Amino acid sequence: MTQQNTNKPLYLASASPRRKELLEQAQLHFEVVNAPVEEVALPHESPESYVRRIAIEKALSGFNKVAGKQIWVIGGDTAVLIEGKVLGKPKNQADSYRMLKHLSGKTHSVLSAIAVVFDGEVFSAVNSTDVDFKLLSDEEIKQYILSGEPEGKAGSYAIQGLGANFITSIHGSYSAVMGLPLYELNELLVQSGYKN
Ligand SMILES: Cc1cn([C@H]2C[C@H](O)[C@@H](COP(=O)(O)OP(=O)(O)OP(=O)(O)O)O2)c(=O)[nH]c1=O
Repeated sequence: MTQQNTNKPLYLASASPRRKELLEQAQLHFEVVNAPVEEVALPHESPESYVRRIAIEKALSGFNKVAGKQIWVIGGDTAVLIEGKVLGKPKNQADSYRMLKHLSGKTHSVLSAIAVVFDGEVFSAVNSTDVDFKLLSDEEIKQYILSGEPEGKAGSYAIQGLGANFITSIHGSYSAVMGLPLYELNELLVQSGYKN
């Protein structure tokens, strides 16, 4: 059986309440470190490479901020991919409207990257999960935006909230869509020596 090493120093480099909640679900003992990074894609960077790089940068930024020895730091990044276009967090309500209109009645992928840094060494993984959306009326989109939920969420929706009303099915990982792929995280914690 896999043993959890609760005495080892573990940090989550994230301001996302969803990532904190998911780590708590995994019964990990950790501290949060706030170490934001600039989230801008490089020219010709694939969506997968982009989310992986940002997750790694977040973990490294947290690692440098804590500046400790023998510590594990987790970073994550989540983006929505539809018809070759990457949707991040909305800038405003008009942006949310555009995103939800684009997702309506279609299948998109959620790319969720996870990185673990242990003493400067980087371990990373990317989960891709397909999400099917029902056709949304303008009224539904407007009401949803008024709920405030789209704010701060990649693609302007939350699977863990009212956004679940729009999802007919998912093919992959629920935790990854919500912001942190727990299966992959567990694997990386074993690979990096946090867990046996
Ligand atoms: C698709 C989807 C995304 N999200 C959220 C998870 C992430 O918080 C956010 C994507 O933005 P991210 O840039 O990945 O993360 P963040 O800025 O919120 O937090 P940090 O960089 O400090 O770790 O979207 C949901 O909560 N539910 C969903 O269904």
